Amino acid sequence: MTHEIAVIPGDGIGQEVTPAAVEVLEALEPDFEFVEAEAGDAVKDETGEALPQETYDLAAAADATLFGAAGDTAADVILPLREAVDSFVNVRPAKAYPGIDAVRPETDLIFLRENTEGVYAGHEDRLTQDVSTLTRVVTESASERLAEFACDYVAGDDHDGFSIVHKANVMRETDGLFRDTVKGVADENGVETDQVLMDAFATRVCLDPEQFDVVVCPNLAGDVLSDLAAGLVGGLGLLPSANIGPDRALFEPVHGTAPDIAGEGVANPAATIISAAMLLEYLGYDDESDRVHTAVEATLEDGPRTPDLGGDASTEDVTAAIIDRL
Ligand SMILES: NC(=O)c1ccc[n+]([C@@H]2O[C@H](COP(=O)([O-])OP(=O)(O)OC[C@H]3O[C@@H](n4cnc5c(N)ncnc54)[C@H](O)[C@@H]3O)[C@@H](O)[C@H]2O)c1
Ligand SMILES: CC(C)[C@H](C(=O)O)[C@@H](O)C(=O)O
Repeated sequence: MTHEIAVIPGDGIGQEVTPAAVEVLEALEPDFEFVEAEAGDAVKDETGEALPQETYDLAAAADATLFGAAGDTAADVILPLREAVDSFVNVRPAKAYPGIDAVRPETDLIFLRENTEGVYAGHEDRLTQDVSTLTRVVTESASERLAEFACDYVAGDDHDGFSIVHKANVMRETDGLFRDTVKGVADENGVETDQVLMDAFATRVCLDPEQFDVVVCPNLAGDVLSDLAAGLVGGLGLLPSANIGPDRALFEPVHGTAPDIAGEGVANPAATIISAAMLLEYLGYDDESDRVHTAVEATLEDGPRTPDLGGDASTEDVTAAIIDRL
């Protein structure tokens, strides 16, 4: 069966790491038909629109989408694209790899980030010269949907339960609803949970990441804490993600366009290639997915490595080494 894969490289290093991941997928020969589309700063400069309707429609219809990164227009591109696939959860593994100089080599975390609301669905206003406001939206239905996913997630693998990270001591209504709803669903499913305030989580995960495994959190907390975890494992070049909807999904590295290195051909393709491995698993290509994970891990351990990981290899060298090891 042919699967249509939308490929949206975007801007900056998105143009370098997305083709690298497509090369890896092509080398495995699943029955994929790749359809490329534009989004981001460059297309906005040309056409006035950061996310052309045809790109949105392509992602909404494709079996899966691979996205790179967008620059200043990132929020105008990736938030609607996540909506296009109705992705209610953003799965963000943050794992340290053998051979990589990580601040916390024992880190092995999975963030399950609420992907539809919180401040991201909020309405911002500038009321006066002095005063601006933002409404934060948390619903029982979105919290329930995330919690049900989290319960299935921990049931399907070697996990004891999950941590609920929140700030309900201050955001009593919104994060209170989030915490209570997620906990209620977990209790109904017999899944163990613990609860951690997000500020305390930030410290505890830096000091001892092994205390945590699967972390369920509101949208903005998931954004910030997954970047923090990237810092523990060796940088943003290593963090993949999967935006999962009921019957569509979008895969992207956690990082942005990296303007400081864009165009130099030295971006680390690992985050996007691991995102492609998640795409393979999502579409049922479990063996191919495992082969990609194994090849990436061997390449991270034995090299070649890009400069962010202390090496001097190019994106192309690393991609070729991963493909050789498939
Ligand atoms: N999903 C997205 O499209 C997305 C996500 C985050 C940021 N952004 C956008 O990207 C632009 C730059 O943002 P930023 O600098 O805060 O974050 P960034 O992730 O682009 O870069 C942060 C740092 O990490 C490094 N880095 C990131 N990915 C790397 C990789 N694959 N290999 C090697 N080094 C890598 C960069 O060189 C930089 O030093 C902004 O315009 C922002 O809006 C987009
Ligand atoms: C660019 C931005 C809209 C995005 C987010 O906040 O979700 C980014 O930080 C991410 O983590 O993918």
